[in-house]
Amino acid sequence: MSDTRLNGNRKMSAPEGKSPFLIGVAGGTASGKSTVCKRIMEKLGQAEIDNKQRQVVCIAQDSFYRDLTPSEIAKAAKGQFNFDHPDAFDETLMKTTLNDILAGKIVTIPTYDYKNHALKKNELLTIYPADVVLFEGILVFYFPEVRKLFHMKLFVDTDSDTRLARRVPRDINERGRSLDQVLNQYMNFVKPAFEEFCSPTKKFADVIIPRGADNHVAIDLIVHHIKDIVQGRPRENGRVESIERHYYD
Ligand SMILES: Nc1ncnc2c1ncn2[C@@H]1O[C@H](COP(=O)(O)OP(=O)(O)O)[C@@H](O)[C@H]1O
Ligand SMILES: Nc1ccn([C@@H]2O[C@H](COP(=O)(O)O)[C@@H](O)[C@H]2O)c(=O)n1
Repeated sequence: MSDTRLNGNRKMSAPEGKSPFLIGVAGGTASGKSTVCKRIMEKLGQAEIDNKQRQVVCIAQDSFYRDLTPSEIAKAAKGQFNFDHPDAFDETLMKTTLNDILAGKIVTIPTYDYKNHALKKNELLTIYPADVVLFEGILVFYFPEVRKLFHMKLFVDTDSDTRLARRVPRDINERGRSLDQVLNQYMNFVKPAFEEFCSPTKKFADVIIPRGADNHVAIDLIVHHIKDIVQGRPRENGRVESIERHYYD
């Protein structure tokens, strides 16, 4: 018997070639993008599911920071490199990877090491074909060629005082920074780049989520919409693809 819920016990991963519903999640630093994605995954019953079996997966734009030159590494160590500027990212790799994901290919992406300002190229995350892929980051709507790939665009809109108040303890406790480093980086790079590059991309969003993960009503509405869309998506061959096809009791 099939299971019409998104949280059924999946016994097969999605077939290769299957194109996922791609959702972009943008917003300023520490606005709650990852937390919103986590809530969406939990509400879709995906939090406890093994990576290979997941129907909904989340990728961070931080995995697409470009390699730094030796002089940039020295700057980064002194808090003088601008990680909030679009040039800090590898746009081509981002585009190729998302296109591969949309083509239903299995892709591998590195995770990011904030303490060393570098990708962990020996710690690769394998992304298997899924029904829904969330791509979150400060500048996911900045690059037009990336932006046009999304089926749905969400912007997490949390006020800047709250974001700074969250970023300070997070960067000190999880990203190996001192208070001075966090505040200097914020004033010199993070805040100006947010105003110049991130905030203007809010206009591209289909849904703006004020207060981030605290906004249960918005998250519930988005989750319902995702379920509706994924369960009734027409496929290339004209069939209606139902998520339940991939599930067994
Ligand atoms: N609604 C919330 N209430 C309290 N703390 C939150 C909330 N949302 C996120 N946080 C905390 O703020 C920090 C940044 O959240 P995160 O989701 O990682 O933001 P982003 O992905 O936008 O950088 C984390 O330490 C997280 O636990
Ligand atoms: N080596 C790095 C790389 C990035 N950052 C900061 O991370 C922020 C983006 O991540 P969020 O989870 O906050 O969205 C961005 O504002 C960069 O300043 C960093 O500090 N060091």
